[in-house]
Amino acid sequence: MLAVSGLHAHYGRAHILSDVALEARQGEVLVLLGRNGAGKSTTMKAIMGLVPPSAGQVRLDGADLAGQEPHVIARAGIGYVPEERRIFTDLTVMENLAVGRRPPRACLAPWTPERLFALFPNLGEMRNRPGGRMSGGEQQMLTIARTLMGNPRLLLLDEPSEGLSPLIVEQMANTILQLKREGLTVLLSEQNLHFAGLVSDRATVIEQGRIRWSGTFAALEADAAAQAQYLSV
Ligand SMILES: Nc1ncnc2c1ncn2[C@@H]1O[C@H](COP(=O)(O)OP(=O)(O)OP(=O)(O)O)[C@@H](O)[C@H]1O
Repeated sequence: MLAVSGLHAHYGRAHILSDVALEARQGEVLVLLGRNGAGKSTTMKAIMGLVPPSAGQVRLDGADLAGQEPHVIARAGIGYVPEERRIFTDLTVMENLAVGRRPPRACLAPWTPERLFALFPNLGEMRNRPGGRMSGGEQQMLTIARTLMGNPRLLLLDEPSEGLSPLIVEQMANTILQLKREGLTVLLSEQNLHFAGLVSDRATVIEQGRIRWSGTFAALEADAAAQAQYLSV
C-alpha cells in the first residue's frame, strides 16, 4: 500500500535521510525502529510532505505523492500523528473531533465520535472537557482520535508510547491492534522494542538516516546482533 523508495531529505545543508526504502502492506502494522536522532520523525515528515524530499518516491497504492503539499497527501488518505500532541486546548473533546472531520472513503467505515468513543472509552467520559484539562495520555488518544476523523487509510504514528505510563502504553497497544482489525494500515515509529513487539507485523530499522534492516518482527526479535548494533543504547 505504501512504498517508499530512494528517499532523501535535508535540513538546510545537512543530509538527514539517504536512500530510505520501506513498504507497508495493506492492513499490517509496520514499525520503523531506531535510536534517538536516527531519522524516524524525518522519514514520517518526508512521507507527509512536511519536510520536502530532495529525491525519491512515496507511493500510496501506486500513486507517487513525493513533493506534494501535506494537505494533498492527507486528502490521498494518509493521517499523521506527530510526536508532540496537537490538540486545541481551549476546545472540548467533541470540538476537537469536529475539527478533524473529513469526508469518508469508500473502502473503510467512516469514523464518528461514537465509534471513536468505543475505541477510546476515556474520551467518551470527558466529551465536554477542554483538551487543556486532560492528562498527557488522554491528549495523545485525542490526537489519534482527531486524526481518525479524517478517515485515513494509512496512519503514521510517531512514537505514540513516549512519555506514557505502563498502563496507558498497554491501552495504546490495544488501540493499535483494534485499528488493524478495522482494516487500517499503520506505520509506527518507535524506540521501544517491547511496545513495538505488542503490535507490529514487520519491522524496518533506521540508523543515521539509512535503512539497515527489514523483515518480520519475529526475525528481528531473534536477531540479537542487529538489535545490539542498531537499537541498544
Ligand atoms: N529541524 C531540524 N533542523 C536540523 N536538524 C534536524 C531538525 N530536526 C531533526 N534534525 C536532525 O535530524 C536527525 C534525525 O532526527 P529525527 O527527529 O528524524 O530522529 P528520530 O529518529 O525521530 O529521533 P527522536 O526519537 O529524537 O525523534 C537528527 O540528527 C536531528 O538532530
